[in-house]
Amino acid sequence: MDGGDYSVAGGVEDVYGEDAASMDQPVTPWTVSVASGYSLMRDPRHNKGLAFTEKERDAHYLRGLLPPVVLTQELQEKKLMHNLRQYQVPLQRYMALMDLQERNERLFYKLLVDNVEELLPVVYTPTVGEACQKYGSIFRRPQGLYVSLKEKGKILEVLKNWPQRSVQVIVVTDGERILGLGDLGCQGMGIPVGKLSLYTALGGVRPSACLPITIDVGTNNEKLLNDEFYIGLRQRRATGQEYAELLHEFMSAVKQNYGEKVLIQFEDFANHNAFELLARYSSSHLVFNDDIQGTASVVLAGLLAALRLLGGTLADHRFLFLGAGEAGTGIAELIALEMSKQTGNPIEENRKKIWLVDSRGLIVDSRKESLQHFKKPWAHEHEPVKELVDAVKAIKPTVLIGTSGVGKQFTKEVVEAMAALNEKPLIMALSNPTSQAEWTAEEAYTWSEGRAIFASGSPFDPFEYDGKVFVPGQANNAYIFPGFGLGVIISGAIRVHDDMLLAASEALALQVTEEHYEKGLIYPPFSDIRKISANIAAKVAAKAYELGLASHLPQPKDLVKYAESCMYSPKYRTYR
Ligand SMILES: NC(=O)C1=CN([C@@H]2O[C@H](COP(=O)(O)OP(=O)(O)OC[C@H]3O[C@@H](n4cnc5c(N)ncnc54)[C@H](OP(=O)(O)O)[C@@H]3O)[C@@H](O)[C@H]2O)C=CC1
Ligand SMILES: CC(=O)C(=O)O
Ligand SMILES: [Mg+2]
Repeated sequence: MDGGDYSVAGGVEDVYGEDAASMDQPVTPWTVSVASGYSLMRDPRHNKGLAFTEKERDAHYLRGLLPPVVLTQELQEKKLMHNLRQYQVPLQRYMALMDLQERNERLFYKLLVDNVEELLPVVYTPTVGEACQKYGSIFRRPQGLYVSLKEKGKILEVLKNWPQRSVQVIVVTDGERILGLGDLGCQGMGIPVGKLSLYTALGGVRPSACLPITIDVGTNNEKLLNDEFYIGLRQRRATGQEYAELLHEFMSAVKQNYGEKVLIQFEDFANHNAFELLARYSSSHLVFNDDIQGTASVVLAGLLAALRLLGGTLADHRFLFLGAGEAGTGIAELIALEMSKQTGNPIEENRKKIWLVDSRGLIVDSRKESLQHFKKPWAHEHEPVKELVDAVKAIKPTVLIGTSGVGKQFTKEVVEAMAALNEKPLIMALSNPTSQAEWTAEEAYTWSEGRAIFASGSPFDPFEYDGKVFVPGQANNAYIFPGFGLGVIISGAIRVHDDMLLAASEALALQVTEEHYEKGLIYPPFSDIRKISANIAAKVAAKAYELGLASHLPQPKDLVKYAESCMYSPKYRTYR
């Protein structure tokens, strides 16, 4: 594509010519053959329900299959939002939305795009967590692709059963660490499905390019093993060589089937496999671990934005983490890397400003021998400290970040210790879902007497304290991965590089305005997410070009406009 012409989008593969046509130009609703009549209405990619026009009803053998009325997509949206709001139980909303996705894909995405702040907590954290826990009981139609130990030796055949050929992003889990809810085995499928619906709604990657996959190697969750409605393999988890071989077959099959440029996002693997898989495949595949890298990028963005409130540079601050796993050490490492970029100091020096606490207390040098490899760089010289509150008093952090997966860990005592040390204590509770959050928005503003800068992984409602309404920001990797993935796709990047994560952080931080700061926010609202994602995509793509990792040439002149032009629009198309 010519770098200056944005009337025809071409970055994200446009198999059916939907984007190549302008909005008022008719397109053909392709399946393998032309879909018509009953099968057209039953195909979620093409179904419009009552919005099929008179002309379409004639041309596509729909007469009599629908009642006479013709609705606009806007009216359908209004009706569905009204219906959704009638449900008091979040899981009912989730089920209604999943049914819609299976029935009328464009209408589902139209709802998500137009009502992102209201519906994000339904298709994503916290409700998706409950949905995964009860996935067997609420299961109606399968979504995504299941690869289990039964398919060993046949994974390529399994991939070929997926109906779409033009896959650009895969989100894959093995279900061992679903949010902070632990091992949910095969029922973790709700996570790749939810993440990919955000790739489309928030990042504009077309639905047909998205493939959710769950790898089922068993589960160690006794409750699920004894649950008569459990949908997965009823056996304990495969480990060691058996696990590694299955994963290797999967990674090879993906490359063989979809080529080099399919982005594989690892999601909610337990840390003993997550770090290993990322290290093993990052030089041969286009891989990204959302929990390690996406989370790091979103938190760094929040910190960069917060510096405007806190003062100083990143290197002037001291950081303490509760939780030293994927999220904690991933964030810590990206902060240290950014400090190095800013100061020129070696990364080892910067790491000394960052401390982590795990389930055994502060990570210190005397524990080094027994630490998992990803914790070792954080074992600084200090006497052992068991309790978080004592670690706060000893380390005197300016920033406290919760990545433990355990709720209610930031007690009043901990918060008061932070507030005694800092005029504006920055305290993030990243753990999901809401039940696992280290503290709540109400606790944050009350215990700190309105001084804390608060952000959380799952959403909290605004809270009024002392006459002022504080709007809690959501520090969730959902800000990053959709735009990051779009940037990778539009540039045709062949590998993920840490500098691309830094570029994403910078792009997100730049979207925070004075108006947001005044409300207590260090992230922009999700209602602007498509614009935010386009900016992230542009910066990520620009970095990929700069690093020589981009294969989509020539580089478009205006990458923001180009990213926007590549985004999927959920508006109905007219059928000829
Ligand atoms: N907001 C967001 O965007 C994201 C949020 N998360 C959330 O972060 C949480 C952690 O995820 P992840 O890092 O992948 O999980 P990991 O299992 O990799 O790490 C959890 C860490 O927390 C520590 N820990 C557990 N219990 C305690 C405790 N009582 N006191 C102190 N430390 C404790 C563990 O210690 P030990 O090593 O000793 O076992 C471990 O170091 C989850 O709830 C997840 O939902 C994750 C990614 C993104
Ligand atoms: C948000 C996310 O990726 C997690 O909690 O695992
Ligand atoms: Mg995750």
